Amino acid sequence: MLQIRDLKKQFKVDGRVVRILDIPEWTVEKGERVAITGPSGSGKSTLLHLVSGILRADSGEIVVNGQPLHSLAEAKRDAFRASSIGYVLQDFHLIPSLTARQNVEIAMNSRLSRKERKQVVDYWLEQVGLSDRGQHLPSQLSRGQQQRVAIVRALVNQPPLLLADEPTGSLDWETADEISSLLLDLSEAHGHTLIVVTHDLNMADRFPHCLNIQDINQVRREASPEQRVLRVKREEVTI
Ligand SMILES: Nc1ncnc2c1ncn2[C@@H]1O[C@H](COP(=O)(O)OP(=O)(O)OP(=O)(O)O)[C@@H](O)[C@H]1O
Repeated sequence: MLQIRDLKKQFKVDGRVVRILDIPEWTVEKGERVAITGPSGSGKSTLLHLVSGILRADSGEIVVNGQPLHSLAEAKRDAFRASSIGYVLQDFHLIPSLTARQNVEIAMNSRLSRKERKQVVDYWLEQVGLSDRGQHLPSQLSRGQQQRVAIVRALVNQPPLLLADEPTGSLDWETADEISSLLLDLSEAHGHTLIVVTHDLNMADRFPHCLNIQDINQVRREASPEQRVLRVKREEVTI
């Protein structure tokens, strides 16, 4: 589903070049569910932006579902992302003036008839336990419910690849656990490949594959004290 080779990305900050990513090789198989952890600033979000084609690599190859992203012009990358990649973010990014249903419909494939669109949205709202919330505005929903709507919006076109960047980052522990279950269960049931970036170690521990970005990225950064504590805790859990 995803092949990365010799990927390099750097940014210019105050006239200074900062190397962020240097990944010789990384592969994610179709249907795999992977959690990526790692210190703050180690390039996790940047990696998701590159895989989704939001950002362009300085060099190297990224192939998503057989499509080499590096060879696509920007408009084609945008079209590919819309059809093939679902993206879930920490802060949901729902449109406040639209209902839950409308927030999903706006992301839908426009080739469907009105009736088909309704059926598809009904199906997905039911999948995430929000059948009775379709007419509610985001402000009338809890944060966990808003994230459920955002997950539906990401899945509604059935993209083969689902990316999530800190999807539980702004949720309390219990709601975060529910959202983790939902992402894992839905991706397994529908055969999506799922790549999640997270600091939530409870979430990461539930994934079949868990990877520290520093295991694949040759650019290494010193972890913050907070991250070192988290890593020690994680090692204790593993033992
Ligand atoms: N557009 C940009 N211009 C300049 N620097 C950037 C840009 N985007 C990201 N960076 C820098 O790249 C580094 C990696 O950022 P990134 O957001 O990928 O890290 P992260 O591992 O996701 O961090 P966190 O866990 O804190 O979210 C950071 O030092 C960040 O400041």
